[in-house]
Amino acid sequence: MKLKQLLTAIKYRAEQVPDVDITDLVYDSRKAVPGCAFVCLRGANADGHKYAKMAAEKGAAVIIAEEPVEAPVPVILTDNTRLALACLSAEFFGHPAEQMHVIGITGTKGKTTTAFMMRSILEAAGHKTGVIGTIGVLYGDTLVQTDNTTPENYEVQKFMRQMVDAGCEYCVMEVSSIGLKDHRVAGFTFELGLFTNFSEDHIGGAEHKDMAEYMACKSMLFRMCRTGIINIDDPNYTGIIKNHTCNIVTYGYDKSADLVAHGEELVTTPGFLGVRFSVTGKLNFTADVAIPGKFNVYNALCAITACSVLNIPVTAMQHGLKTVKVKGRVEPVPMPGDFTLLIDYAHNAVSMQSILTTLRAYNPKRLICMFGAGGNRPKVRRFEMGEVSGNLADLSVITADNSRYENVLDILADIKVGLAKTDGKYIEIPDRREAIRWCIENAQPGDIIVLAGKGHEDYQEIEGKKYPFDERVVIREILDSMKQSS
Ligand SMILES: CC(=O)N[C@H]1[C@@H](OP(=O)(O)OP(=O)(O)OC[C@H]2O[C@@H](n3ccc(=O)[nH]c3=O)[C@H](O)[C@@H]2O)O[C@H](CO)[C@@H](O)[C@@H]1O[C@H](C)C(=O)N[C@@H](C)C(=O)N[C@H](CCC(=O)O)C(=O)O
Ligand SMILES: Nc1ncnc2c1ncn2[C@@H]1O[C@H](COP(=O)(O)OP(=O)(O)OP(=O)(O)O)[C@@H](O)[C@H]1O
Repeated sequence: MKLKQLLTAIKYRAEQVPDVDITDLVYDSRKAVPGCAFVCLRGANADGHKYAKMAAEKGAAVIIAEEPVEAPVPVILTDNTRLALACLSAEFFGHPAEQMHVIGITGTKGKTTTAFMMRSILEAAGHKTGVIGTIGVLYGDTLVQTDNTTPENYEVQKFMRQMVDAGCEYCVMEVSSIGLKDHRVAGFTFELGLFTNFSEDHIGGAEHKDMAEYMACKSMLFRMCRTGIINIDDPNYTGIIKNHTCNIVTYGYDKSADLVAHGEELVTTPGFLGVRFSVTGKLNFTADVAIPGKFNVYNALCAITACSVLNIPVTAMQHGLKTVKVKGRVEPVPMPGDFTLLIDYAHNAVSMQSILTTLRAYNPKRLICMFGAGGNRPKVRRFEMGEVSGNLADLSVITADNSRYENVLDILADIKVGLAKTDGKYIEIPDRREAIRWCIENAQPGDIIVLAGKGHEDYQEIEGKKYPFDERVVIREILDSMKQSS
């Protein structure tokens, strides 16, 4: 793309700059390539302005900065380089957000789950749908891991372009408050903005200075979308939609909502662990949701409300929710026996407490929790996980996780300190594959077994190396070997 064309995105009067071809946009000098435009960003650890010279030496054709920098190439000044990068990226990638429906989801909890519910419903209605979020970027068979829930705006635009080119009609994106604060989703308008809920999180360090700032950042989404889908049961919703510029459609148990949930019940049938509820208001039907936990009524109702605005048929909503799966989040794995096996990402005490409490409500014969803990991470996490599992599971099976540079047995010894504070029964099987085998071979009808810790990960990190370890594959191999030996 020609530089002058690119600069129209930031309304820069470009008479003075040579109209060279720009090969790429780069915001990390280490990744600068010949002919790129280098955008200087100020971050928590570094200031990109200091690296402008390095970028030019690596071939950058132009530098975009907030203050004059020394570099042997033209320097273009702008007030806010993060915002500029967002607008330039949209231009560079040909405004993909204008070529599909883009839906953003914000909230403290439920973003990933709601995003996958949306995808499941939209695909059930025959619409190819991409997702950008904590699990990575997913469209068709492509899954790209990302560092952030909401990636930098350059990546957001690049992935949206790839989705459009791959035939996606919809893109559902988790929008974190930090992403909003850092303008990672600036430069385009969301068709819908979804709000799940708001509670304390992400305060301190490089994140938000206080709850007021956290809320103010989340509320930005409702000035960046055409229609906001709002949970009015959340006491903070008025703060979230303060100064909104979008239409508002509401959901909740509150009878005044546009779509209202009623009478949820937990459902367990072989191969299905979920929740059922009725919807009234603008629509009237019953939904079965294939992810356990009453809070999933909220996530499902949020997705239903959004899909109702998109005119998606109720049958697709029902089918999508009945078959929804989120990789590594209470993900059921089909088993030959009459027990339930789930893979979950819970890898700290809070998430383990949440998943075990959720599953306990289904009255399993036994609740078995297999888990380990990461090496080279705070030991307190291990004590706490041991204590939570000891208190809430009928049996803990302790094993390896990503041991990194630590000895697995040392990690297990720390977990046992936590377990010892409880009466919880446990067994110790350091090899994770063998621990999974033990769980499957010893499962009894009615048991719920949760393999906690690895979730969507497909590796085990030992001594600085990542070894392939996808629990779905491991389970398949174990089942095959059990079949052969029987
Ligand atoms: C604190 C924070 O948000 N950091 C994010 C930020 O990095 P940064 O700008 O602070 O990076 P920096 O190291 O200070 O560098 C500043 C600039 O100098 C450049 N640089 C640096 C060194 C060099 O040699 N050359 C160079 O050009 C860097 O490329 C960067 O442009 O910009 C990066 C690119 O977008 C992000 O990956 C990175 O997220 C880090 C990994 C992170 O952990 N962020 C968390 C707080 C976060 O964003 N979380 C949210 C919420 C998750 C949730 O809901 O749970 C998320 O969306 O992920
Ligand atoms: N609507 C909800 N209300 C309360 N808790 C929820 C809700 N949805 C999910 N949770 C809990 O939060 C956990 C994380 O859910 P999910 O990954 O969907 O949220 P998220 O917003 O994407 O979180 P994160 O930013 O931490 O990835 C779930 O395992 C569940 O325990």
